[in-house]
Amino acid sequence: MTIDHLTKTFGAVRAVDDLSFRVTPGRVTGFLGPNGAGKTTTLRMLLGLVRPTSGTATIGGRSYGQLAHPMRSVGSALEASSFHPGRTALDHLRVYAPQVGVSDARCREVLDLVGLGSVAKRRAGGFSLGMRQRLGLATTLLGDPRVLLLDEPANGLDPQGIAWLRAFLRHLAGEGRTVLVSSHVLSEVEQTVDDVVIIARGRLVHASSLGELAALAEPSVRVTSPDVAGLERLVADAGWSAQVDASVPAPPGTAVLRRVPAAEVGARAFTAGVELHELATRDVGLEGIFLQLVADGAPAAGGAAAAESASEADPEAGR
Ligand SMILES: Nc1ncnc2c1ncn2[C@@H]1O[C@H](COP(=O)(O)OP(=O)(O)OP(=O)(O)O)[C@@H](O)[C@H]1O
Repeated sequence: MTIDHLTKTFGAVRAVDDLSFRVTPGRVTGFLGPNGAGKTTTLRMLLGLVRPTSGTATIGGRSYGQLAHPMRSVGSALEASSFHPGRTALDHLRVYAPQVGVSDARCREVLDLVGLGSVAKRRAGGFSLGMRQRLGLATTLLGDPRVLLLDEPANGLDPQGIAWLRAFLRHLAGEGRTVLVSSHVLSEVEQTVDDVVIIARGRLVHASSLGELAALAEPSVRVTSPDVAGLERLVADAGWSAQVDASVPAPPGTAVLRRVPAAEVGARAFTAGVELHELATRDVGLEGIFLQLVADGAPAAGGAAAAESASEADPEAGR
């Protein structure tokens, strides 16, 4: 799935602004950003429900409208699904089955898959939120799609429901499917996703594996010194890994050091006679990094290469 320089304006509002990223098959990708960041608009463009102002959103190289069997290629659950309260779970799926082109047996099969087999004949009106989420997921799976687009599927689930969803999405990705899950809270999906795409104000701010994002969140020590050459020598002599953290503006004479305690930095600077003006430990955690990225709205740095190398599967292959 490829989003390429995608832009959508609604009047004066730039809902999606020159957005580019790729989503890899066989992995769960978290599509993250605060409310109003442009996630739903992007998903709607992928599904051909909103026409881009410019740029493209394609699945296996084709726009949704160009897919021969869109409902069998892409399963989507965009809004919190609404159900006719008087309709049973099975009847709810039977409404969609003809559009997707699947049999009654498939309706029962997907109910079993999501763990609703035993309540197939019960009215959806009496379902808990978690059961309704499962029914929504069953609907997206009717056509056995290779690509799944799920908007906030964990919304309102209890911890048990989240654990089930996590295992289920991992299972679907394990079958080689492309799974894109949007959320405005990283913590809700951090144990589910392999990759993250973070947007803010319609723009990409970060795309990488979750591991790479977690590395950014490792505790670090920030040092500033008026003696730029002295600081550089100190870092080189100690063999510390110094990285300039793209999420923090770093004036000359600043080093962000990882995997070294502040006390050691202070002691060595003292011994070497390098004057320090700041020596601060930063331990914001994963959610902290996420909040910082979306607050700064910094242009995307990390992960572009990973996104580039992503291979793309044809969602209609083998049909
Ligand atoms: N049809 C529309 N007409 C006008 N503005 C719109 C329309 N759809 C979305 N917007 C605006 O575009 C921006 C992005 O909205 P979008 O729903 O895509 O964000 P989101 O990241 O999905 O947010 P949320 O998590 O709240 O659903 C918002 O400012 C929103 O008000």
